[in-house]
Amino acid sequence: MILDGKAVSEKRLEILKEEIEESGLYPRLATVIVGEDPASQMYVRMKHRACERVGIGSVGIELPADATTERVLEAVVRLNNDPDINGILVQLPLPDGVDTTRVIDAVAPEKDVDGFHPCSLGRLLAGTPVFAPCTPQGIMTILDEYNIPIRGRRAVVVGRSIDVGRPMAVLLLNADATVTICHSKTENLEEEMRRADILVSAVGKAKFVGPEMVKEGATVIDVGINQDEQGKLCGDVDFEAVKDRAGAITPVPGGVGPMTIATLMENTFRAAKLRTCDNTVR
Ligand SMILES: Nc1nc(=O)c2c([nH]1)NC[C@@H]1CN(c3ccc(C(=O)N[C@@H](CCC(=O)O)C(=O)O)cc3)C=[N+]21
Repeated sequence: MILDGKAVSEKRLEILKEEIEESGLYPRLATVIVGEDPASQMYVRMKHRACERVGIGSVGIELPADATTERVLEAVVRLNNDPDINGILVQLPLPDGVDTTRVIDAVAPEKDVDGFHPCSLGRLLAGTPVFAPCTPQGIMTILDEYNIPIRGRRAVVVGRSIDVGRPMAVLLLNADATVTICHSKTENLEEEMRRADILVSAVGKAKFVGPEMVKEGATVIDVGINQDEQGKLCGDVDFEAVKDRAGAITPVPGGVGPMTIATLMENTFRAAKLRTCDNTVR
């Protein structure tokens, strides 16, 4: 079975659009992009387009590639203090000269719709999340939409980044999976991966996951954004070789990516609601 992230994201965006309409709120997202990386520009454009579709206002702040950390911080602080802005997204990666940790830490936790602030990650770890990072939260949504059982299942996450691997593992743990996190120093990686009922690959290597790493019938989630030999977008998973062995699998494109954006919209609406009902975030 192919897990159609595009279709699920469309459905969730339609529902969200109605919820926003009924709420009478006008949520607003600010994006901050530093430099002119074409891939980052494309992602940010896609986010603005999604905002427009569901009735979220959006503003884009663009800073030059040589902006200092102080200059980026200044932009973030201005957005923190702007009562018209509910959500702040600083597009990553930032240029080498900018201190990413300081910038992420500067985002007001109640506007942290990306879920990368230590406050958001800490809440997630505590089991009381407010904003979970969009990619792993979107994966939980797609698993839920297709009724893939998680409780008691063995989940293996390959990759331990702040934006995907770590929060993914915690979300699966919070849903009562038995979770293993693998990474570049893991011994017997293939053996670990073969034990997974739910296998999440967030590695960043084309054709990294072959059929020998996948248990028959497993659910395979492909978070990779890579290019194949012809420069075409492809995930971490050798899709053609794995798809018949897997019980369910996400394609790239059309899998995890669209779910990331739909979740960002949901988080931004939540930020707008939190503001009106004075919920605790900190
Ligand atoms: N602060 C921050 N937050 C992010 O959420 C964030 C980020 N920085 N930096 C980069 C990554 C990447 N990311 C994607 C979002 C959508 C697709 C997506 O929708 N992709 C389409 C294909 C688009 C294409 O044609 O290339 C798909 O998979 O079907 C992919 C990747 C968000 N990221």
